[in-house]
Parts: sequence; structure tokens; C-alpha cells
Amino acid sequence: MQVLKFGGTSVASAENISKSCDISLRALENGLVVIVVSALGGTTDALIKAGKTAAEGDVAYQDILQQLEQRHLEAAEELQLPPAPLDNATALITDGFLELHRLCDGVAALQELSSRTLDRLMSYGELLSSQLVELHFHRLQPDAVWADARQLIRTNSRFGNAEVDVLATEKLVKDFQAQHPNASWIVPGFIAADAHGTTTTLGRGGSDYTAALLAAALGADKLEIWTDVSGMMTADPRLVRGARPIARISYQEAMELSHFGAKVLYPPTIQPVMKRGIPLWIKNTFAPDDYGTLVEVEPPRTSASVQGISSVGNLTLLNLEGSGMVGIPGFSMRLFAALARERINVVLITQSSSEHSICVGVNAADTTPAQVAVDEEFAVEIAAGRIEPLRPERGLAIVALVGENMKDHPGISGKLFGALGQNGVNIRAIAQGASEKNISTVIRAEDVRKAINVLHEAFFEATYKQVNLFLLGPGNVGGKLLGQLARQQAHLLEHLGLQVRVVAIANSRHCLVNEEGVDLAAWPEALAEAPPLSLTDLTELIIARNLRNSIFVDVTANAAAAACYASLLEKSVAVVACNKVAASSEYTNYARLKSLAKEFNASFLYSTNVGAGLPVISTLNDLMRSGDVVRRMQAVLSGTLNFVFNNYDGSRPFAEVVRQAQAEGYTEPDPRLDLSGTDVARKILILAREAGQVIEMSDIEIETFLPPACLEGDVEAFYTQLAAHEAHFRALFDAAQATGARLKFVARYAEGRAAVGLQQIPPGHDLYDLRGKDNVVLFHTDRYDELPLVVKGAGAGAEVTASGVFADIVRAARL
Ligand SMILES: NC(=O)C1=CN([C@@H]2O[C@H](COP(=O)(O)OP(=O)(O)OC[C@H]3O[C@@H](n4cnc5c(N)ncnc54)[C@H](OP(=O)(O)O)[C@@H]3O)[C@@H](O)[C@H]2O)C=CC1
Ligand SMILES: N[C@@H](CC=O)C(=O)O
Repeated sequence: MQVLKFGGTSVASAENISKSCDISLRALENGLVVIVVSALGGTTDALIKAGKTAAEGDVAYQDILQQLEQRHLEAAEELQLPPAPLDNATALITDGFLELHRLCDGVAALQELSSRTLDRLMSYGELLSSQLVELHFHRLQPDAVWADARQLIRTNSRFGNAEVDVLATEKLVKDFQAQHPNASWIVPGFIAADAHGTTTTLGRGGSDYTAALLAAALGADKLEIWTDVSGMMTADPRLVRGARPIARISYQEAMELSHFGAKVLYPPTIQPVMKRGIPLWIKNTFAPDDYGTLVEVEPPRTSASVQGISSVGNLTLLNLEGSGMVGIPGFSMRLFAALARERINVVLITQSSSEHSICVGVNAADTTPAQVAVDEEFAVEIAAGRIEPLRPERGLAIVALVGENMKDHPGISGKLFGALGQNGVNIRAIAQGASEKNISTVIRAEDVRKAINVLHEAFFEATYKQVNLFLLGPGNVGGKLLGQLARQQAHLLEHLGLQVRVVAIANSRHCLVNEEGVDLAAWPEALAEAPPLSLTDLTELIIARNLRNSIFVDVTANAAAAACYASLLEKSVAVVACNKVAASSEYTNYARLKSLAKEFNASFLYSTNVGAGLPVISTLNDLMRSGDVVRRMQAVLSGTLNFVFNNYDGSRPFAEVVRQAQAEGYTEPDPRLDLSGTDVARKILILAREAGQVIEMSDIEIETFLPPACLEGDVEAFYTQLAAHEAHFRALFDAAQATGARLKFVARYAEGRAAVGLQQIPPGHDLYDLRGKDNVVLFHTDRYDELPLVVKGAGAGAEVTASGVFADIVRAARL
């Protein structure tokens, strides 16, 4: 004998009923079948609604019932039952709905809906669906019989969620089998009856349980649960795109997963078949050839330590706390007894070894009764101040890792906490039994999607990690960065296991958002069409989307953008900036951002702030981390100024050479920052700070070579003044040339002091041979004493800067 159970979607329409019957027919090749049927999808909810509406005295229940009747009649007609069975079907549906109308009329008259009446109301869903299936299946298999579950499954009289009398049920089932030894059966799921024959129900999802009880009583060869997914999944596929079916799993694991939210199986289903060692299959009615999931005693062991991740929402934590509890036996017993008296189910328990508090998780709906019951139980202790009144914390959820292989496998919890911590998911409570089959974490409900995805990546998708970028400033550098990201996507996936998604691109006028990833081949057009979004709103959007591995990439030169970093880092959103404003702001702000990054496990990276794509900051960081001490630094840090003084020889106006530097993308968006020496001052400030110095911008001595008039007015006025002071620049050049020297704008740092200014560099000097837009930094340290450590190369330009930002993104992603 085999038991096949078809869920609500599998019988939701005539077409689906046909599919389910075809599957059952095929199963007949291996022996007789028992077909257990749920109500047509959505029917139970509609019946409950009809009952509640009637109880409120609202006649709208009549419409609800009418629509349901229509749906059942249509299904019967679409099944193309021949006239006689169609007549039977019509009669049984019409009779059924007459009875339902009478029941609801009674409820409306009394304005009261008891659990007992509700059970009776709900039972019509399965009674009607199973009889429809029977009429159809009977044509294919004339020996099949319809069996009323109320004569097979015996329960107590706890209406709404009755407890099964297993021994009585087994006897009833065997008696029925003895009466129909050669027949297949069609049985309504979910419903049963008490010893008086009154209809009871087995709880939502109870049809699975019906099937399991029948399978156990019959000693069936197997139980198949036919649903609309291809088995138990590694995670909820509505939350995790990469979720995949689990091929084979133990009863224990399946039980843990179904308890913690894997909706595909009603948790009590497993116990009866587990006791008898009956294999349980979960199969897809709409893809019957898919393997599905086989739940069995001992599935073959794989190397995977975690089988699945599940979650259950609507949780409240109740924290019973107080010094009066320490070392005194009986507090836990009283807490649980108080909850049990109110029939409140405890979903999770944790207690720290200090015994100062006990924390239990309950369904959100039980919060108030639980609070009242516990506060009453401990009223004396609360009044005496020995324990605190119960503090419920709402809006929580459980995310659990499940797998028998976790046992004795070190590192699983570490990986779990690391992955969640790096994504700013705060764990409010933890529970792990000594069986090590389940590690449960309690987190905020709004973090569930992110947490499950992060954990799924960590435990199941060794192949890649998804990274979500929010890019501000697709200008000169930002535009090149987007091009590089587009070209390198396949490389990143293949070689670094990173799936980089650009979720948002924003400039000062528009903000383009696409959680699935902006199309990087067509972003300029799409951005131009996108609505505006303020920086505050963008920050809020990033925080609200709460996507895993989020990185804010600031490619502007904007101070307001830099002001957003703190609130992002506090939410564990990494920040990658080529904007130099933050790292060169007041020391306290610089230090705060670095400490927030550490505290919230999120990178704050700005390597392009000095030397563009050159490894200047990273080299300095490595020296410092390995304990070296920086004594002096000497550097040419402005690509723009190096380019300008390398190309200016008096044959073209100075202003024209500066314009060329701007056109080639070496200058700041405002070139006056370069020419005034401010940009170089910011860079040596950042280097001094990275070298461990507490130093402010006002401490940097800036010897400007610009006549003061050049810095008055706007950028165009600046160019006009550069042209007007051509003779000044020519004189600077001539003076250097007269001694065979070259002009370099040099940054110097020694013993805590820094200065920047124009110098004549003689041939043979370390800074003399510097071409184009090159930068050079000479680090004189304890270890690099005789000769400095030198970093040299192109220090400006959109493409190289973008590649430096890219490298920071990869660093942040791989944290
Ligand atoms: N060029 C180089 O060699 C190097 C540059 N950098 C740094 O790179 C950064 C960008 O330089 P670059 O690409 O040349 O500058 P661009 O002027 O070309 O681009 C700046 C971008 O920022 C956007 N933006 C400006 N203000 C805002 C705002 N308030 N809100 C949203 N977006 C804004 C601009 O949008 P919109 O068009 O709407 O104004 C534009 O998209 C600078 O901080 C610079 O210091 C660092 C190292 C080297
Ligand atoms: N404007 C800067 C660009 C890099 O920071 C420069 O010219 O060096």
C-alpha cells in the first residue's frame, strides 16, 4: 500500500485534479493507493472568513459561500464527468453548500462561532474536494472507494487542533482495510472525529498528518506528499533565489526544518512514519519527474554539514530577569507552568549560566496573555524588586541552521556568527541543543531576508557571494568604474566568486535603483530618466533595503556625501570612497569613521585618496601593521601639478596646460583645489594620519605659488587670472631652468610636521625623473633607513583611479 497526499494547489482546479489523479493512476502500477486530499486551494481560508463574517452578523458570508459553491461546480463541470457522475457531483456540492448556509445562518443568529462549529464548517472543504476527486478517479479505477476520515481517525474533543488517539485510529483503519481488501481509497485530509462522532480537525496543514497516520496504520511501503515545489529546499525559495531541493534527508532533519518554517511539510507528519521507518517522499505535482526529497532513516552522508536554513517569523522574546533568581530552584518551573496553564507554546528557550535571566520565545499572538500570566505568577517577587516585570520584545524571527552533520563539526557557529555580524545582523538570542542538529538565532524580523541569503551563500553557495553596490557620482571616475565593473563581471564571478550587482547609481539630479542590478550597458540613458533622490533619502534607502554585503561607493567630491558615511557604517554598510573629504576632515571625524568600521564590521576604504590607483596607503598600512615606524615622507602627490610643470615650458600659456590637465581628467572637479596645493595638503595629511599622527589640516603648511587673485571668483575667473599672470608662471619656469632644475610641487612630512610647496628639483634627485601625471612617495622608516621605500607611477586619471576604487570594492567584498 502507498499513501499519496495531494495539497491544496494540487487539487485547486479541474486541471490540477486531473494531474493528481494521473499521478495516482501511475502509482497503482506498484500496488494499491490511498489518496489523501486537501481542500481546493484557498477554500479553508474562505470558510473561516464566512464563519467569522457570520459571527459578526454580516450577511456577506452568503456571497463568500456562493462564490465557493460556484468554484466547486465549475471544477466538477470542467472535469467533464459523464452525466450521471456530474449529477452526483452537482447534488453533493449543492447539498454541501445548503448545509454550510444553514450552519452559517445559525452562527449569524447567535453571533457566536465556537471552535466546534468552525471545525464543522472547515470540514466541508476536504469533504467536497475528496468527493470530487473520487468521482473523477472512479472512472479511471472503478474499484476505488471514498472513505470518510471521520470514521478512520479518532481524536479527543479539542476542537481546532485535536489530539489523535493513535491506537483507536489504527484499529479503525485496519477494520476499514479488512472491509475493502482490494480497493484503493480516497480520503479527505485534515478532518477526523471524536468518540461521539463529532467532527474535529487536526490543525492547519493537517492533511499531511492524516496521510502519515494512515501510512503508519497501514504499514505502507511509502508516503508521498505531493505539493507545488520539488521537495524540501535548502531555504525558502521566495527569499533565496539560489535555494535548491534537498535530495535526501533524515527524519530528524526534516522535522527540524519543518518546525522552523519549511512550509512544505506539516511538522507532526514525520513522527508516525518515522516510528515505522516508512520512506517519505516530497514531490511536485506540476513536475512529477523531478526527484523531490526523500526523507528516510539514514540518508547517505555527504560532506555538507548544514542541510537547510529555515526561518519562522512572528516571534516575541520574553525576558524574565532579576537578581532574585540566582541560585534559587523553581523559577524556570514556575515560568513554564504559568505559560502552560495558558496553553502558550514555548518556541525557544535560552538561559545564561549566570542564571540572572531566562529568555523564552513565543508566538507574537501569545505575547499579552504570556505577559499577564508571568507577571501574575511572579507578582510577589516583582513587588519585592527581586525580579523585573516581564519585558516582551516584539518583531523578531528565528533563523535556524539544520543538519545532523553539524554535530562534532567545529566552526559552524563561528561561520554563522561571522556571516551575520559582517552584515550588521544583530543576534538577540541563540539556542543550540546538545544534539547539535539545530542552531537557532533570534534576529529582527526585517533582517530575515538578508540573514538567510547571507547564510545560504556561506553554507551552500561556495561558488559565489553577492555584493550590492550603491554608487554615488557616475562622472569622470565613476563612469570609468561602471565600465570596468561591466567588463569584469564574469572574471569576478569565475576567479573571485563575487557576483557584483550595482543596485543604485545616483548623481546630483537623478537616482536609478534596481534591486536586481542596473543594466550596466544602458545606465546613462536609464539614469537620465530616473527621478531625483536626496542624499538623506538615498542613505535611508540603502539602510531600508537592508541588502547583504552592501557597499556605498562615493565617487563624488562632495562634503554632504561624506557626511552620510557614519550612518551607513553603523548599519554595517561598507564605504569605499575616492572622495577625500572624509579622510581629510577633522581628526575626530576621521577616527570615528575608522572606529565605526571596526565596531560594525564594515570596511571603510579610501586607498585612491592618495596616488589614485597606486598602492600608497596600502603600503603604508602594511608598514604600520608590521610594526615599522615612519620617520619621514617626501612625495609628489599631485598628478595635475606634475603634468602641468612637466608640460609647461613657456611655449603655450600656463592656463592652457592647466585646461589640458582638466580635460584629461587629472584635476579635481574644481581645479583650484589642485593648483592651490589644497589637494596635495589633504593627501599628506591623510598619509600622516595613516602613519599614526594626530594631525589637522590647519597644521599643514601650504606654500602656494599662485598669485592670490587666481583664487578669487569662480573657476572661469580662475582661468582668466591664470592667463593674466602668465609672466609669473614664466618667471617660475625660467628660474628653475636656469639652474637645470625641474619644478615639482612637493609634500614633506617629518616628526609630526608636514608642509607642501613648489620646489626646484635638481637632476639626480629622487623626485627629478617623474613623467606625465606620475606621483612618487618616498617612505623613510626604521626599516627603510638608508634608502627609502618608493611607490611611483601614474597618480591621476579616471581609468587608474577607477581601478583603485575597484580594488577597494573587492577588498570590502571579501572582508
Ligand atoms: N581624477 C582623478 O585622477 C582622481 C579623482 N579622485 C576623486 O574622484 C572624485 C570624482 O572625481 P571626478 O570623477 O573627476 O569628478 P566628476 O565631476 O567628473 O564627477 C563627480 C560626480 O559626482 C556627482 N555629484 C556631485 N555632487 C553630487 C551630489 N551632491 N549628490 C550626488 N552626486 C553628486 C556628479 O553628478 P552631477 O553631474 O549631477 O553633478 C558627478 O556624477 C573626486 O573626489 C576626486 O578627488 C581621486 C583620485 C584621483
Ligand atoms: N586631482 C588629483 C587627482 C588625484 O587625487 C591629482 O591631480 O593628483
